[in-house]
Amino acid sequence: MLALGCDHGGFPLMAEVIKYLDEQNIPYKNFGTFSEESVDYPKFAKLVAHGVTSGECEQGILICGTGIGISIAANKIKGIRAALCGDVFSAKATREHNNANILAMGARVTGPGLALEIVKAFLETPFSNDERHIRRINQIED
Ligand SMILES: O=C(CO)[C@H](O)[C@H](O)COP(=O)(O)O
Repeated sequence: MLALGCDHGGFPLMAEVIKYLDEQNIPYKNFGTFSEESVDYPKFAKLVAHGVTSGECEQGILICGTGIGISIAANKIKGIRAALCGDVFSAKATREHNNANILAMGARVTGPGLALEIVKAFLETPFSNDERHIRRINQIED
């Protein structure tokens, strides 16, 4: 199960992501927001982060205008490794190296075509389980 969250700036791109997830039959829980009415992104970062750290959801996707604020907020929650990605290489690398559990994107930065490629890469790439990467992730946790 995927946890989804966005603010008003991220809402249009989240609609595209949801369309893609539906087409692919990928299950998700949508924590909102549900319109382009102005909201504060930390609330949605927190909801999605807790969705992941509680174990209810394995991974999350967060979208705001830039992807920056919402990823900063999510990374305040212990156990969250939110990666702001604007390219496919980073999406794959952050799964392989950082075992990122939340993908963040900026709807005012990344177009929908590229964003869906990023989502696909993030969801399909497993963690490498390499000892050096585990060691570094443990250092982050500490
Ligand atoms: O990108 C963001 C945070 O990093 C927000 O989506 C952005 O700041 C919202 O801006 P506004 O209230 O002017 O629509």
